[in-house]
Amino acid sequence: MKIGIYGSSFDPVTNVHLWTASTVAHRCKLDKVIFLPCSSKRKDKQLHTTDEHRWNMVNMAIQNNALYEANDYEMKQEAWDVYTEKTLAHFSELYPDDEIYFIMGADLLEDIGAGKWHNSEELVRDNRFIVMARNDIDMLKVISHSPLLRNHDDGHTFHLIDKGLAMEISSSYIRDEFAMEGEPRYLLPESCYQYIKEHEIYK
Ligand SMILES: Nc1ncnc2c1ncn2[C@@H]1O[C@H](COP(=O)(O)OP(=O)(O)OP(=O)(O)O)[C@@H](O)[C@H]1O
Ligand SMILES: O=C(O)c1ccc[n+]([C@@H]2O[C@H](COP(=O)([O-])O)[C@@H](O)[C@H]2O)c1
Repeated sequence: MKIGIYGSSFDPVTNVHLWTASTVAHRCKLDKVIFLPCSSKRKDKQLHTTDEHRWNMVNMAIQNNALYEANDYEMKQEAWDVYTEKTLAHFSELYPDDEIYFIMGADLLEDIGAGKWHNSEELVRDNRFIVMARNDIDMLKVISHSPLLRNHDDGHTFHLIDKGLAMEISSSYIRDEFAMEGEPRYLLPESCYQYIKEHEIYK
């Protein structure tokens, strides 16, 4: 089985998360996409709503797609030192006979290449990544300019995907629209839009 793990704060989940996941699943013939909301205990990112709300929204968003599932492994970690290398080691143990890919945008490839992630050497050495084009970033250049990425570019480690359409809806844009009493209705699933209104999130 081929499994993609899509890690994000999902603060909130957007239609672009859903669309990119389905594009990747279709092109890479994935059997499953696991939506993995990150821990609110992360030190490098300030989240804007509770774990419970993010978790509920992700579950509502993925309801009608049989390939999609949500996993609360990172959210449930007690310690604040949750990082992707450890998470992927956990999933590799959980699915020893399957191929696991971490799905991410090209902005994150730049960060990994710059050695900004925990245990980045082990992360790149032991895992495979599906990288989606974003913000006109030249992914081949990012790889060739980073010793870490270049030395693991063996034809299996990085699967680069050009989405074919630069759709740049971001969670922060949606939060800002809610905060400014704008109308981001069709940028995220209707159920999530109504949930945010009802619970007065991102005000
Ligand atoms: N439009 C997009 N194109 C390609 N990748 C994307 C896009 N939106 C999000 N991603 C990827 O999804 C993952 C989760 O990103 P995240 O949800 O934090 O993005 P975001 O929408 O930019 O959030 P925020 O606006 O809160 O920073 C990352 O790997 C990111 O690169
Ligand atoms: O492992 C790390 O050091 C690390 C550093 C930054 C981001 N990540 C992961 O990358 C994913 C997307 O992060 P973000 O900041 O774009 O929401 C999410 O799953 C994070 O846990 C992981």
